[in-house]
Amino acid sequence: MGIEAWYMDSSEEDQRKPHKLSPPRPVSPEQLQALGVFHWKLNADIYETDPELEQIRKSRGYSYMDIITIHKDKLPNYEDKLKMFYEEHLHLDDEIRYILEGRAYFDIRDREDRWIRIAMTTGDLITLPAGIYHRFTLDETNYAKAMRLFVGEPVWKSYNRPADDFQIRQQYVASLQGS
Ligand SMILES: CSCCC(=O)/C(O)=C/O
Ligand SMILES: [Fe+2]
Repeated sequence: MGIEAWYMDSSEEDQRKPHKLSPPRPVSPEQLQALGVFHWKLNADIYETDPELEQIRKSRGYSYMDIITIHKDKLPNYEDKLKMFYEEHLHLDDEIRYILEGRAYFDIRDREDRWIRIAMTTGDLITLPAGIYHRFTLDETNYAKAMRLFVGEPVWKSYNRPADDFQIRQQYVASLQGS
């Protein structure tokens, strides 16, 4: 099953709203893949023993994992963190997230610098490539529990835009040529 994604409108309204264009402009899984974004749909009810998750982790070297609960009563410095997650940024490594409960949005930039919104619901595992500009927000339900995966020791540092001089950014942009 694919993941739902669409081009965003430019309204300044609440970030938690869907922000679909009218008429909507959906983005296909193939278009996401061309930007380096990959998705799996898993059974989050069995995440602790899921052989499919194990297989993905093994084959891709996702040795590290932890779980983050994004809710005002559970996450220390909730408001500050949400603000930080919604600042446009990049990382030096892939961002790999698996939604175990609840819902959220990842927004990514396409080649022409337009925002694409990716709707993450329970069971969605996504990888965003190192160097892609992106941001994250809860939706109007204000709750998500997510597994964070990483190759080796995690590095959480994010670099807010502009970060165009980073080698990883240049590598990412170069990887889009011809794809
Ligand atoms: C779903 S985990 C919180 C978001 C995050 O870590 C990040 O880097 C968003 O881009
Ligand atoms: Fe990020």
